Amino acid sequence: MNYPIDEIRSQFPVLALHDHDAKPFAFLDSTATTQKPEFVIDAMDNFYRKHYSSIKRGVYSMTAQTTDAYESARKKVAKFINAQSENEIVFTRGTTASINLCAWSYGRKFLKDGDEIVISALEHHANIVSWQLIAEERRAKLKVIPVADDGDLILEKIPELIVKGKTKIVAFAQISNTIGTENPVKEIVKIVRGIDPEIKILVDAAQSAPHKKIDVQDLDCDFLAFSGHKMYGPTGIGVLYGKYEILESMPPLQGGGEMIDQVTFEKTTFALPPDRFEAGTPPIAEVIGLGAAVDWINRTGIEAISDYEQEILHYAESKLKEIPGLHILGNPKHRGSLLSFTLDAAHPHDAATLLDEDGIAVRSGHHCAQPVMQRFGVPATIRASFGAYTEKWEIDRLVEGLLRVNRIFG
Ligand SMILES: Cc1ncc(COP(=O)(O)O)c(CNc2co[nH]c2=O)c1O
Repeated sequence: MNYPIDEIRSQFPVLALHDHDAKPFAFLDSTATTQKPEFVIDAMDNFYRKHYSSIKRGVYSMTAQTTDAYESARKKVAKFINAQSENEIVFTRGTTASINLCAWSYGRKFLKDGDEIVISALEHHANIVSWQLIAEERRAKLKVIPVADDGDLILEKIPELIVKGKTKIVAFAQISNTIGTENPVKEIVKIVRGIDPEIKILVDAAQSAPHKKIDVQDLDCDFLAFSGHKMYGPTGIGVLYGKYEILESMPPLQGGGEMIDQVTFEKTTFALPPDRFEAGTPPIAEVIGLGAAVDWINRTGIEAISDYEQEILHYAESKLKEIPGLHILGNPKHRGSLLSFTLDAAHPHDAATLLDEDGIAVRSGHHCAQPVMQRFGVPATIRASFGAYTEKWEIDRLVEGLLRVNRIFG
């Protein structure tokens, strides 16, 4: 493939800053958060320096321009995931906030005593604890789709877990942030819809939105959540996509400015979605940054990024498997651009500490997915994850670093 990796990597200041260090910085933690290209940084800097104002308030031209920029970003995001309308795009603080918005707004209105919520065994805590909290309040039951030793969900178990008329919500990740398992979203949606078309389905796309083309109409999910900071955009901004008629049926979660139609002391009526769910002054610069991130991904090409990252993943897998005492977690049919593994010689935190001495940044720990660690019988893992800018020499540095860990601790 003729992916212009050098040109792409040069656009990321943090990486370019260290690429000529004595021990060049190998950034292998993109699953946690991605680095930012100049294009995104400049878009936010330009807004603060030349166009800064609030939105949707006042009639002066600068605020009108800022409102246009804000709503233009919403349109870009809608197009990016092929939503039917930009009104199906709610800006939140990130994936966690998006899932909680869905759980507390939709859940509080529609869940009743004895109802059931189904999640998967591969979930991030954001897609577990939010549902536990609403289930506790609404006296609903939480059920879990099990995962096989290879890291793929056991789809045959889904029909056993779903009860027509009782199961109200099914929520699962498109790509796991620990094993990297890519779940067959369309297949799972078809199974669920085939049992009860009334069930609402939320897809956690935190690890898929940055790495693969998403078409929410094709997936036929009712909600989809992702974070700007994982897709080359800023922190503090995320998205909850929801089918409009479902968003329209949901009550606001927070009260304040912007989310209202008419306010009297006796009664308040609310704005239509998405404004209904965006109370107060929003993270304007972050929304503009997210719009720039979408532009950057579109210009770079999401398919090209996805193909390149798979090439890096397979290179990493082949190299890591040669390391004595290294065990990669799972072997799913399809995996996102990350690998979790353990070393016989050292605890993940000790290994990551030594790797850091060599200028290699990996994540160690439970990755906010403690049930996955328990299921696979490990206290923690080392996780190496890749982005549009990752180069093979970074994998080579990781292998050298892990061999050093083996020499020291082995
Ligand atoms: C699958 C998944 N869902 C939800 C979240 C929460 O996203 P946030 O609200 O933007 O924090 C994450 C973040 N995952 C990770 C954050 O740091 N390391 C990770 O693996 C995730 O990977």
